[in-house]
Amino acid sequence: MLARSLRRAHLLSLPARRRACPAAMAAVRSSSTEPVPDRPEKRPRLDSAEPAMHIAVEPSPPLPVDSAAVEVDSGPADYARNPPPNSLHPAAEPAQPEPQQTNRQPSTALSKRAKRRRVRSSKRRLQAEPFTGEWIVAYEAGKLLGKDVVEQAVAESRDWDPPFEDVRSCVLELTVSRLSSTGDSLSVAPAPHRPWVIITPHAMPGEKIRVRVHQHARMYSYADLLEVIEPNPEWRDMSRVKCKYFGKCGGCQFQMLSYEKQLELKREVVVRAYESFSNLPSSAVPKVSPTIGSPLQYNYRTKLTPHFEAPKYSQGTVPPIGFNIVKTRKVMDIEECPIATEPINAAYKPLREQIIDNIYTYKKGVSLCLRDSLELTPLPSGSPSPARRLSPMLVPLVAQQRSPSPPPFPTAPPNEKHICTTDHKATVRERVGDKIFEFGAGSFFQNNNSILVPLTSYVRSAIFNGQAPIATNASAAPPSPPRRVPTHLIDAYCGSGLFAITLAQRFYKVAGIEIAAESIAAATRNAELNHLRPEQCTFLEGDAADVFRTVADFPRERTALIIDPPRKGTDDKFISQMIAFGCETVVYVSCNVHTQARDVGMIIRKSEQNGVGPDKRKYVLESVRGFDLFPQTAHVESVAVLRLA
Ligand SMILES: C[S@@+](CC[C@H](N)C(=O)[O-])C[C@H]1O[C@@H](n2cnc3c(N)ncnc32)[C@H](O)[C@@H]1O
Repeated sequence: MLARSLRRAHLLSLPARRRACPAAMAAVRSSSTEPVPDRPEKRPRLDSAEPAMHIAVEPSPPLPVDSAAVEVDSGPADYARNPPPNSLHPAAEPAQPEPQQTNRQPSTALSKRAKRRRVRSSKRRLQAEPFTGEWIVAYEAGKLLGKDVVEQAVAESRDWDPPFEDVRSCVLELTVSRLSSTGDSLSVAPAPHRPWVIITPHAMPGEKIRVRVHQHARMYSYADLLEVIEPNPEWRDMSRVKCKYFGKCGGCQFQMLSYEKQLELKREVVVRAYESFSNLPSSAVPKVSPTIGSPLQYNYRTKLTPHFEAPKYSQGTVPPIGFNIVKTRKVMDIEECPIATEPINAAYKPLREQIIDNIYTYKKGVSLCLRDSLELTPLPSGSPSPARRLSPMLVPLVAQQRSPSPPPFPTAPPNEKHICTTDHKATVRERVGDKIFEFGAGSFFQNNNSILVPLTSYVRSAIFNGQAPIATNASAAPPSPPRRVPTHLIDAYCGSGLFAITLAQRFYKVAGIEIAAESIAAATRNAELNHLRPEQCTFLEGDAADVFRTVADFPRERTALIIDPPRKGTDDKFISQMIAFGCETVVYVSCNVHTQARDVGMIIRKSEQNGVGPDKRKYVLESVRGFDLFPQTAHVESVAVLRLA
């Protein structure tokens, strides 16, 4: 009765009610391309009607693979779908019906319903999206078991059959073997179970844990952590945890660890990614440098996207507003997030209250968008001018190249005030060193402002590699700059121009390319805001590979290229064009080190096969290291530097 009257009230007054909460109404599902810790990858839920033997609803996972089997000529995006024959790679399995399982009834004995379920189940298994977190964890589970164990299970058609009697909620005691690159723990099911991996969030290597296994895939199952029976005292210290939702929220994995340990683990992720997915000999991969830490380890996140499902009028209850429960797509109610900035937390509370008051005006689920911004006061005229700042800035740059410690960067004026916007269409402003960026609150911008000066400075130092940049306030490029000093920069996948604009002062010409029109408009405006001459800095909307057609006048031996693609990495078209163009230096920045390792391997092999430029040179991987853009989570940003040898 109550529900019916609420519904009627909603239907009658919907437009007025919508106007009542404009900020929330403006919220949309985020389309960010970076890792979003609070929104785990899509995973089908168990269908409770599903019979036990069809519980394997996960996409076809990768199994341990010979590195040779990963070699691809058809392009990074293609090889997972068209792998070489006989590979144990997940995608090596053609679209075939359910594998024959010795312990199952012959298909003729199956009812129509069961057959339909079986077909549906096998289709679900084939949905593997290579290089997602799910795919990586599956690969690492296979590696933990070992190739022989996996091959035997495949031969016996038992690779999809969990070895537990109660497949829906088996309780086990386990000892954790290691951490996966997604931050989840990997353990092997104890005897008398067949070798099988159990993936449990929030547990640490060496710990004895009690878990409830609940969801199954190929050679591994997911489990909830019920209890840490024997903690790892060297790693775990629960007094470090700052969030009351830690352990249940899917956002953070590492709050119980020291920050040094988090950085160490992220370095290991980079090491493993290059070992497993670059398909390069170890001699071609330099020692991975220590991960650069974030100046802020809490209150750093400048964008938050809490969400909620459509309210169920029949129940008359307010749905939870927050983030997904770990390893599920179920939302839990969350009132604050200690990794988000203070202005975001301050704005989130009243926004939640406003939504709760108006909850029955929402017909669909909503993802909110809270974005930290500098207050949009008019910028002081003439600030910040690269031409005026060029000379003094050259000094710290050269000094920084000699010293590993960060240089003294210009600090923000003391009166700069941070606010939070809840309208995804609003313009927000951020400062990176002496540069100002404005962009749409809903569009992509790196989410940890505190590390952007170290990150962009590192990229700049890597490009110049100890050489002093030319003076770019001249109206023409010097006819012959000393040695091969880079004078031109290409910023591929440039977003709102972060790298292009922070580095532009050091280059005679800069060209950025980006597929999102809104970001290109922001980049063009940002160049203007930072007083870059239009002929010095241009931004083009389009596919990254097209940039090479527009920079025919760039001298190749003096051109540096930055690549910062979305999580899926770059593609064959881009790699072919970049090899044909032949920039002297390439800096590859990525929020998915696994696709980065794959692409870097491919760049190096292609350059060896085809040769770069008239001298048939080839790219070598000079350095690789992580940057911690995402403290308290298992994500890592990776920066790889390639140079022509
Ligand atoms: C990880 S973001 C990097 C943005 C920018 N470098 C930064 O740090 O702010 C990746 C960007 O690539 C863009 N993008 C995705 N696919 C693209 C394509 N095929 N060509 C060009 N840009 C693309 C996305 O819109 C996104 O802005």
